[in-house]
Amino acid sequence: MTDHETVLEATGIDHDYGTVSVLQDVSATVRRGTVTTLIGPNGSGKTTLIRALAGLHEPTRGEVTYHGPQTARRIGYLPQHPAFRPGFTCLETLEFYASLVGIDRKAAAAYLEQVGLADATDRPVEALSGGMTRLLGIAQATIGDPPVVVLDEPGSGLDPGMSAHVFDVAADLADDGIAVLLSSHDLELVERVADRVLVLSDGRIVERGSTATLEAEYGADSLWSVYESVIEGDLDTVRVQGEHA
Ligand SMILES: Nc1ncnc2c1ncn2[C@@H]1O[C@H](COP(=O)(O)OP(=O)(O)OP(=O)(O)O)[C@@H](O)[C@H]1O
Repeated sequence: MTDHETVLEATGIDHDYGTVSVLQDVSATVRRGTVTTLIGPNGSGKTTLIRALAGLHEPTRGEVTYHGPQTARRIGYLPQHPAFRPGFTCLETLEFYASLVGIDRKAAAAYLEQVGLADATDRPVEALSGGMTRLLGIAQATIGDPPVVVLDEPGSGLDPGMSAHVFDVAADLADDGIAVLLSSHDLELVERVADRVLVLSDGRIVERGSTATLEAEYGADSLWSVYESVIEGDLDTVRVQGEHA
């Protein structure tokens, strides 16, 4: 593969939940060696798009295509609310995932270290804090070195230092050639690591490009400023798609 080759691609996807249309005609690529970030207001469809790209649900229309190498594990995924089966330690949990993806169980400890959980190796998963559970989720998403890693709000619930750390981990994964897609509301951290930014609003990608390109285009000095310009209307109201319930 050449650098920055497309590994995962959504083409013209729509997603409906019943009669509610949540994504409309979304096309996007996730590229090797690149951090692609998805930003947008609450309810704009980020998780729905991420789950479609990760192969967890079929889009209603359109296609998601994987172009990467044939590996035991193609896509690692961190859900927005990671949860693990109680009764096992962090290490046992990761060893289980290692065996699922066909790698040596002994490799599991290194993935815990990578996310800063080396001291929690023997802690039962039910005794982890919310942030630690998310970190274990990130370790789980990266085990087996899948060519694509998809992280739904990896910094959510983490303290500022750990949040910055997991974004740096995402950047390191991209430096190692992995195609990383992450969603986040933390625009400062997005600005720090993003090679490409996709802005989703009301189920459509309304802007895309590198931070530098977007800032130049909007005459803005920060991604937040770009965001304010791109997202029209009230920034303090959740726009609920479909019928109001
Ligand atoms: N299972 C579901 N059934 C019906 N509607 C759903 C379902 N999941 C999500 N939705 C709706 O789809 C829309 C998009 O939700 P989604 O979770 O994809 O947004 P998001 O951008 O990830 O939001 P947030 O930033 O708040 O996490 C919302 O209006 C939400 O209420």
